[in-house]
Amino acid sequence: MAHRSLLYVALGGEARELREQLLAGGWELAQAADLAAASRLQAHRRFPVALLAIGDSLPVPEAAVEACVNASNGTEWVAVCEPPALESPAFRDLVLGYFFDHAPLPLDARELMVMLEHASRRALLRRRHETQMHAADTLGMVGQGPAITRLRQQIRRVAATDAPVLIGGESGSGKELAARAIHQCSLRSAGPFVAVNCGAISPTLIQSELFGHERGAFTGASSERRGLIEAANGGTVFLDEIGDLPLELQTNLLRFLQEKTISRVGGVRSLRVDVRVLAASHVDLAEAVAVGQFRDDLFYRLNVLSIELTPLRRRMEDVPMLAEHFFQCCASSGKTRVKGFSRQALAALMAHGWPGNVRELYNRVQRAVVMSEMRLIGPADLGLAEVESPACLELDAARTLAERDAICLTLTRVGRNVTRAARELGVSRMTLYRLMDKHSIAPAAPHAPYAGPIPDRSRRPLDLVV
Ligand SMILES: Nc1ncnc2c1ncn2[C@@H]1O[C@H](COP(=O)(O)OP(=O)(O)OP(=O)(O)O)[C@@H](O)[C@H]1O
Repeated sequence: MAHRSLLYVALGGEARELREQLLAGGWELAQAADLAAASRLQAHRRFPVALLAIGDSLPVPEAAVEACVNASNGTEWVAVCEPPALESPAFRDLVLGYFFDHAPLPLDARELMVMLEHASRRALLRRRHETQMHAADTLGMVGQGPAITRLRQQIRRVAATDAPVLIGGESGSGKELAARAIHQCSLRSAGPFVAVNCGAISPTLIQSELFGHERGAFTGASSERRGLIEAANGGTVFLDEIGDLPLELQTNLLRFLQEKTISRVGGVRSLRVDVRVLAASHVDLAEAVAVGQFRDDLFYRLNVLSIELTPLRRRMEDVPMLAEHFFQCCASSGKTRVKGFSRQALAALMAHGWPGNVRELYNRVQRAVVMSEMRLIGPADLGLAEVESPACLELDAARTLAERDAICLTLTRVGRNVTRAARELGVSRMTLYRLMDKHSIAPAAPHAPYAGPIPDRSRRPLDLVV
């Protein structure tokens, strides 16, 4: 039987029979003896479902129940209680306002299982919804600074058209992520997204990889094969490192862009394909045109719309948020005792020049999560030198760091109780939630759900995502 986790809080006497029913029903219990213990458990873990069992031997501590339920994050609460508990108007009010469902004790096992199953399904739906809404807002791109905000606007604008887009930017700065976001926001999102690293395919193979081949077209072509452009029919093809495309193939690509048809290698038929082309290059294509390495007519055709990714060193305000995001991704995908970054680590991240851009940041954080022997990641775990003081930070970055630090420290001090943290920080709960979202701080770190980074294709020439 599948194990699902459940926070189980029994007040007013241990309901042994209930516990046995839950275990027999395949629930993995995190049991709290009282509401304070339940809050502590919630600070470290996000439970989809929580069950509050109330015996008849005590008055219901309504305020404490409300605080505990309030401190949970996306948890569906279910109450089971002796009938007298529901005589209290205050408790009834709580159940109506905060609980997914309730039932009087004693309860037969089947009814309990059905109730928890429904709660679990709703929690799952809520989580999926939250993740999707977050991804839709941010286009799956982490960052809050002016550069990434402008990038999101540009992506939405170009996604509304069907013209080719040339995406520029240094290696690892997020060109493929931007291409995926354009596809996802476009009317083609239900179609395939096919990413091709032109620089990683040998010149002898690239023509048949892109355009396909007919049977017998060359030695070893024992059957006909669709190319990657055909595979993207109805969707988008992303041609990464297009500057590496041999001149002869540039001609074929230009023909495809002009006529919307392709011919397989060894074939005579023209095949009509409906594919949007996005292209990226980390070399300056205008320069490549000037030295005769890239066809000017293809360049102008591809460069109808263009987007330029800002290198990470020029948008340092996003570094803490990206680092936290990657930390959450790495920490939730394996067992780790590491809880976050030390102040020195954050200062070292802010002092680094990031020649490998966001990819380098991801790699350093991934390594640190594995290597760190402390609860907080230090500069050495990231492979970075310790910096004397963060005084060299630009003002914006320093403000971002200070704001984030204050929130993290307060949340830790108050056992991640958002209501108390908001009070101590002198802001409303809504503002605190907004700031936590801005800094990617999970209410119950470190298990918040985040979509992981896109797979690194640097060593794989082809990537077909349908
Ligand atoms: N804003 C961002 N938010 C989250 N992850 C990001 C962001 N930008 C880049 N990444 C991650 O950084 C890594 C590198 O990004 P990507 O592959 O898109 O870069 P690229 O510019 O296409 O690199 P290359 O030029 O080497 O092909 C990926 O794992 C990607 O998911």
